[in-house]
Amino acid sequence: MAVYTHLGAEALARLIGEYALGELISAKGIAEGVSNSNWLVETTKGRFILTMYERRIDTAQLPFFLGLLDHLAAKGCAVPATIHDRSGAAFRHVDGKAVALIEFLPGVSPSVPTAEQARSAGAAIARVHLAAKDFDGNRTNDLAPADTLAILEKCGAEKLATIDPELPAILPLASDLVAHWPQDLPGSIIHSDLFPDNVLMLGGEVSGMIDFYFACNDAMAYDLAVTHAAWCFPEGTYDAALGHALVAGYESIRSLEKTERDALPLLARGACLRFIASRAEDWLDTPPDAQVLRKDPMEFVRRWQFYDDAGREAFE
Ligand SMILES: Nc1ncnc2c1ncn2[C@@H]1O[C@H](COP(=O)(O)OP(=O)(O)OP(=O)(O)O)[C@@H](O)[C@H]1O
Ligand SMILES: N[C@@H](CCO)C(=O)O
Repeated sequence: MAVYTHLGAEALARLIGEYALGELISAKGIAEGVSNSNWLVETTKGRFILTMYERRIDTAQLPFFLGLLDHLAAKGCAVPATIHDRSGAAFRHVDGKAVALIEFLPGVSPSVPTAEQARSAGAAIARVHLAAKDFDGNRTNDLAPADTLAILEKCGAEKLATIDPELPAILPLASDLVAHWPQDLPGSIIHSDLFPDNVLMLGGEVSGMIDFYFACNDAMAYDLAVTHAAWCFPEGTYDAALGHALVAGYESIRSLEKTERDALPLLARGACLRFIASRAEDWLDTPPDAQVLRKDPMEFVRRWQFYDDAGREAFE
């Protein structure tokens, strides 16, 4: 259920007519994804992804997100470039909602990644970090630890306990993490949500990274920590071969500084906190009978505990 808006054949053909993409052949709604409506569009010039921005994304930030895709694609990163309309615009409006067309990239997202795939993902995100350094857009991370702590405090211990009685115990730990959060690690633009479902793979190699809608200026090592927390627990428990491959892949493109290595366990707990908070907030906002799958914040409470226990060993 990820096509929220019905777009009739005539409206679609009119929209495609605004681009130099030939004639519309077909358009199929894409079921995956929860934030936006997406269609796979085929025209006489090829295949494209049409996204209609439904919620969460402030359209004032679209020039940043779409400009970033163009910048990274031009530098050879595996990301879809934006298709601009005949007037040069990267996005348009249909019935008051912003829409954008991006390149269709081949590949499928792994549900249980292999070490080879993790290595390729590590290298791909390092390439993004290097390529984004001279991108001239800026966006503050609005899900940094202090923000995510504020989200959890707003939910309140009582409501958090309705999700799981153990969940409120994260509150004092989160306050402590915020107090010790490093401020001076080397930065760039980071993806900050590179879960396996945001990576397309052809065999063992990354063919595309998508969903840059949380991209922001922040520490590069934090992005590696996010990716580590998102990739390396395929069955809920830590898979050291994946972790090793991911970090080795990253360092095949960009070496980590000592301060970054030392910070990784803390950064990984910060990554867990971000997903605990957004999942808890979504959980409390989503009625149990809604058709949208609620993601369990406790998965990331357990990962937090793992990083706390394992320390640097998780990144060797
Ligand atoms: N450029 C692309 N090339 C090929 N397939 C794509 C591309 N962009 C998106 N897709 C497909 O569309 C699906 C939904 O896209 P996406 O994950 O961006 O949805 P969303 O609702 O915007 O995001 P989310 O649910 O992660 O918040 C993806 O799982 C992927 O299969
Ligand atoms: N990828 C995130 C959702 C987007 O923030 C999660 O799995 O919780």
